[in-house]
Amino acid sequence: MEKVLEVRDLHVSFDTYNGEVKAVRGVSFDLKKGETLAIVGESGCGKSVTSQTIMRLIPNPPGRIKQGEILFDGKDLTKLSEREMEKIRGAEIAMIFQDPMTSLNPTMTVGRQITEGLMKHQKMSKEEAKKKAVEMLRLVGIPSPESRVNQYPHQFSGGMRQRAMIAIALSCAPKILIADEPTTALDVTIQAQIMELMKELQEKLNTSIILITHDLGVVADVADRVVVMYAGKVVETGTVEEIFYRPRHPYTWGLMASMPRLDQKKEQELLPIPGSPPNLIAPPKGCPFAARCKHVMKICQERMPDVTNISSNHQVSCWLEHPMAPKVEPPAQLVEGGAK
Ligand SMILES: Nc1ncnc2c1ncn2[C@@H]1O[C@H](COP(=O)(O)OP(=O)(O)OP(=O)(O)O)[C@@H](O)[C@H]1O
Repeated sequence: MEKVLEVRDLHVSFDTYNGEVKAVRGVSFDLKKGETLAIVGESGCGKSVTSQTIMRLIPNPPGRIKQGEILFDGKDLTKLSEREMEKIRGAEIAMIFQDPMTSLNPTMTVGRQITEGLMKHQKMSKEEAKKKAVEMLRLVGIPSPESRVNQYPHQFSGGMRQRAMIAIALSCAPKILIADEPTTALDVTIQAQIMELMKELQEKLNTSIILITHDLGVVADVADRVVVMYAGKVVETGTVEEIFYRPRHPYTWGLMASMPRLDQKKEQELLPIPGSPPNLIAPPKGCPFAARCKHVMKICQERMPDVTNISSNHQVSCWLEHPMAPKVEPPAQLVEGGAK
């Protein structure tokens, strides 16, 4: 599949009073045409800095691209002038954020925020752009788009604002949409609708999406491939199936282990292991995976001192019971008595 973006050995740092913060340390991945690539990893691992660097939104100073290339359409985005970036931002690469109010202009009607982009980037006439704005609002499921187009963002509900932001982002048919936690601030039911909408629009418009999220359920639902980041680095890249069912890196195992459990009650029944550090918790009484679970604990303690706590390791085992889990055995090293 054709690559639309290549990030190569990207290093981004911030100068702070306490010294240099190396937020992104040698990140490489590519994005293929029409795919959804999820970037996952714990808070502070560098997901947002990576995406903002692609858009060249990192405040400089204190931020700096120290090394690396971001190849898009035959150009290295790290080398472009601000003027050249302005032509790409919004038109060819668009971004949506967790809080629409950070990207919607509160002083402009939603319609005008769409028409401005269309007139600037696609050289549409005002009339054409107005028609397209109504069409875009209809496409993202905003009721009565003919009147809503003249309203300001504060007159929209949270879910509608998110839809409006998607409409603005997609109105110029960008090649790439970067979505940074686009649904985190929304109710669960609206979250699902928005993700479904993005997927539908992606199929219609053949946009490639970089999706930054903490929600592994969303990743499983909509992503094609996943980049797992830890402490500013990519630790593993693979298809959803590979990452969820056959993770290779111990950190990915830990992350998968953090998936919400089906049976939250079990969580409450977890007991401290006598003599263990306070954050270590035993598997619940009668857990059919207890033996394997102990082994998982041991492996994880050895390999993932940073992310280990028995509660989440227990979830590795319980995860195998999850409907999304593979109908295969876990890797040999995680099976009782298996190879280490
Ligand atoms: N403007 C800034 N000045 C100094 N440090 C920064 C700045 N922006 C980000 N950082 C640091 O860069 C690192 C990566 O931050 P980033 O926002 O990319 O994390 P993240 O993985 O997106 O986290 P989250 O999931 O919580 O949004 C963090 O250590 C953060 O404190």
